[in-house]
Amino acid sequence: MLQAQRAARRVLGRGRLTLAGTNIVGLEGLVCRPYSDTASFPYETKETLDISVARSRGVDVLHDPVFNKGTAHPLVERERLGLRGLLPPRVLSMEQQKARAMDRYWHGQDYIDPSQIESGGVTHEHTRKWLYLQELQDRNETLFYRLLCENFVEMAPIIYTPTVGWACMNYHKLYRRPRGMYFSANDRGEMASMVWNWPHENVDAIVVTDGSRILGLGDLGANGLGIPVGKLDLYVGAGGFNPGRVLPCVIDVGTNNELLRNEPWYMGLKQPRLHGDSYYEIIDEFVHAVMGRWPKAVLQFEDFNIEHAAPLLERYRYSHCVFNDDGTAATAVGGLYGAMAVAGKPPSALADQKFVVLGAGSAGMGVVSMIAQGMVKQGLSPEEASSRFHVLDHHGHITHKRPNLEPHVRPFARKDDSPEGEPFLEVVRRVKPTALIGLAGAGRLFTPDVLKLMAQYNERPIIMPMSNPTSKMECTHEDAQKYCEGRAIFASGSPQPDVQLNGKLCAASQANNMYIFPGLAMGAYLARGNIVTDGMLMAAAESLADMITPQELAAGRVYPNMNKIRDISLNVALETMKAAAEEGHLHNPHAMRELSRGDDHLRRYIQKHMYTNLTLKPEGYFPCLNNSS
Ligand SMILES: NC(=O)C1=CN([C@@H]2O[C@H](COP(=O)(O)OP(=O)(O)OC[C@H]3O[C@@H](n4cnc5c(N)ncnc54)[C@H](O)[C@@H]3O)[C@@H](O)[C@H]2O)C=CC1
Ligand SMILES: CC(=O)C(=O)O
Ligand SMILES: [Mg+2]
Repeated sequence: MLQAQRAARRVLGRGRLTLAGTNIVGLEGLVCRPYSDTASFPYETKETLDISVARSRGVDVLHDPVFNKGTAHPLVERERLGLRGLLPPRVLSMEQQKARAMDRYWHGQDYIDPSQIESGGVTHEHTRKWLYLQELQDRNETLFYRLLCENFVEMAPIIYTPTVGWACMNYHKLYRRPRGMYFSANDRGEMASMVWNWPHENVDAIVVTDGSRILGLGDLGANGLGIPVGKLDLYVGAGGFNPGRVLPCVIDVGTNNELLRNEPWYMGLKQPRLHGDSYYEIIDEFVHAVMGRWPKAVLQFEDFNIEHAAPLLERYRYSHCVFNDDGTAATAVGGLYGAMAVAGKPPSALADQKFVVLGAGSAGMGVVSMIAQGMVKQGLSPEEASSRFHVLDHHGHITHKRPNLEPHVRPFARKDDSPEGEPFLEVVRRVKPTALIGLAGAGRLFTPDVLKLMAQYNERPIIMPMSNPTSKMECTHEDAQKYCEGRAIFASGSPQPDVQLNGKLCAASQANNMYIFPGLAMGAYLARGNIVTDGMLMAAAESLADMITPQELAAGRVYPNMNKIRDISLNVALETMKAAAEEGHLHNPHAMRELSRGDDHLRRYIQKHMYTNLTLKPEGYFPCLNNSS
């Protein structure tokens, strides 16, 4: 130990060293070589104990190639250097790192299963671009976000669905450098201090997943972090959040994905998922920790399995500024108003529609209940509105005869004599819906037979396969138009190309919550009301259709062109804040004053707070916001 002290003294110089006895574990800044505090390094002799003292802490250590050991930093060192939460939970040995590096050395990207790439609607071109953008983001965020803002339509499918789905499936193999924060079941009791390891003082938006339902790809455990990372890139590019003030997080409570648990380089906890009280204790601790440090931040729960998605929203929605995937409903409703306009009908025609919805999960039931709210706004009673829906899950048609119905599904379980568990095709044949919505995440369930029936019953059938990524969508645009004779009004969760059919151009739209979430989050954040209400979501939804141009409508597009995403998000934020004001949740005095002068003033106020990376100023970029804090 004396050797260690002497070596440390040499590096730090006199007067800077604070050693407590011989406890080098407690010495802040000390990075031990070899890789573990106890392991033996082949070249080490008794005479040359190889230790170094890092003058930096936290991310600075991870970004310094001399001191960085990546996933091999042992737990004591993570603690000492303020790295806890900044690295994936599983500590890899140098042997494991070596094997991983050699594999990469010999094979490059070739180890990634090509069938996985093609089946997901993701090509090698997509993955190459994802890798490049990731590398760029790691070294120059200003340039990365400038490119993203200026090429949003081109790059959104790379940083987000569908390519991000492939990236999450392979996150443990693609891993180069950490981004965001990892909280795990092993961090119980530590989270409130861990959050202080995040290097940025201000955080305005947090997106968190527990990795349990990543897109339609199921349980991807700690690999799920790729989704909050991608989502927050949209928050910045589309919604104008400052990249230095967003925080992607994963809460690793284990994974039930055995394939992943058996992967040698999987970086999450190799244990089955926690459930019940132990699960909620961890989420509670996380929420209190992040909200304790950043009380004004918006917190979005992303891609939680149905078992926890609805209960978690219910748990926090009245005390914190939170929303989750069921906010996708606003996108669906906005698109349906667009569909009414494309069909030459007024918004009130929403109340005349009949829906068959595949998927009774968090997103599906959110969508159903918000469309029903929209119908009530158009004059139907709640009972009439709920009678317009036929909802199916993997057991088939859901009726009141179904035992153990979840509370959020119950209002939409059929109360008539519809057969319980009836298959999808039979339901469509019997009900003759005007619109199909797919949120099952189970692949091509809108079969040619189903699509042909829709064409038979409707002049303009509304076909919305909203599941992600492309491999899990209920049908492709090409099939929808082919089997609906080019008459489908089409919008899908992941991007689809326009289709030429018999010389006619059939337009595809993308029904994805990226149209709503960045603007909604910005509006909710600036409102400072500490809440996201159904009214705010509905206002956001209604603002979408207003932005579609007559040309876009004539082409059959149910959403405004994504190349206007900043303007769209600005409008969504504006309407969100106005709705907050109406409900008494606009607490930001500056925004209140601007709104009292008129919509244009509030619009300018929001615009002023949106990040444009013309100057590099990560902290304090929003001077007005700091004044209003
Ligand atoms: N376009 C968008 O913006 C969004 C799309 N989604 C997509 O929606 C899908 C579902 O998400 P969640 O509702 O959160 O998942 P979830 O796991 O909560 O629900 C899935 C539902 O689909 C049902 N289901 C599964 N297989 C089925 C089958 N063969 N037939 C009928 N129903 C079946 C399940 O029973 C369950 O009710 C995912 O693919 C996700 O990517 C989710 C949020 C936003
Ligand atoms: C888009 C999205 O949030 C999802 O597929 O889960
Ligand atoms: Mg999602």
